[in-house]
Amino acid sequence: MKIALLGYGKMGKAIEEIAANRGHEIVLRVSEDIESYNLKEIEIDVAIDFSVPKAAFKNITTAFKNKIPVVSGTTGWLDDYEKATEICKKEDAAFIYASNFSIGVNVFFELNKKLAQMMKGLQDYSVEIEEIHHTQKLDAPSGTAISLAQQIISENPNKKGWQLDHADKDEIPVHAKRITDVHGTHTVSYKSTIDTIEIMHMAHSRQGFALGAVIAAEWLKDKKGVYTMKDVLSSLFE
Ligand SMILES: NC(=O)c1ccc[n+]([C@@H]2O[C@H](COP(=O)([O-])OP(=O)(O)OC[C@H]3O[C@@H](n4cnc5c(N)ncnc54)[C@H](O)[C@@H]3O)[C@@H](O)[C@H]2O)c1
Ligand SMILES: O=C(O)C1=N[C@H](C(=O)O)CCC1
Repeated sequence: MKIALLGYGKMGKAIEEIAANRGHEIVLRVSEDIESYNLKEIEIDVAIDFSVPKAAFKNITTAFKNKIPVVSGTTGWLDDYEKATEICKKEDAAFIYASNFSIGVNVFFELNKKLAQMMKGLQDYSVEIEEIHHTQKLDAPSGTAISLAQQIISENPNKKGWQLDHADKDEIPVHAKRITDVHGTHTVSYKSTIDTIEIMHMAHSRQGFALGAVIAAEWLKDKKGVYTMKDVLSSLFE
């Protein structure tokens, strides 16, 4: 598979290594605006976007206009997600966005939904989310923490939204900490005066995110339409 890397930072480099080990070829490494490249002159099977919030929408939709399927893991640009999916469908292209491509985190997402279902009637417990990442991270809270909050909100009618740190009773407080060299730790806690229930996922490296993104690219390559990581992993969760 011929891969274009939209963003060639920490994740772009981790993906390059895993893609090479799985027999794929990196044909383009983009570190600036995509308009500097003539995509029509390069044979590309799939683009993998791990860049910066301000670049993601333009780079992804330019790839769609060139009929290139896109796997995107960039966080912090999701106000434009619906617009991106409309352009994908209009251009008959293919797209998967995930706030977290790690298979472990996608299992954790399923646990989070199940726990939220079980806890929604237990009014003595208050729920909160904590995420910890490295100090170079541009966005807060993490895309993964936002996904966790949205999953709880869709299971629990008493929760209407989330807020960084200070939340009203009908919102979920999300705490974002930045500590050198932390790859990504997410904890969902339910606390009462009697006890605390916690689920936690800790990434030990970027390898899980990169492997998940390459697996998603292999799955998406010959498809059309808009998908999620749950579609990619559906056989795992049956
Ligand atoms: N979904 C996931 O599983 C997952 C996992 C890890 C990181 N992320 C997200 O991926 C993104 C990248 O993370 P990172 O750790 O590699 O960051 P990074 O800062 O190491 O790399 C970002 C790269 O984007 C490049 N860039 C800047 N402007 C650009 C433009 N206009 N077009 C293309 N590239 C441009 C920069 O040169 C840099 O190399 C972040 O948003 C992060 O939150 C997601
Ligand atoms: O290193 C990052 O930046 C990460 N970002 C994603 C997020 O915002 O959830 C996934 C974890 C690593």
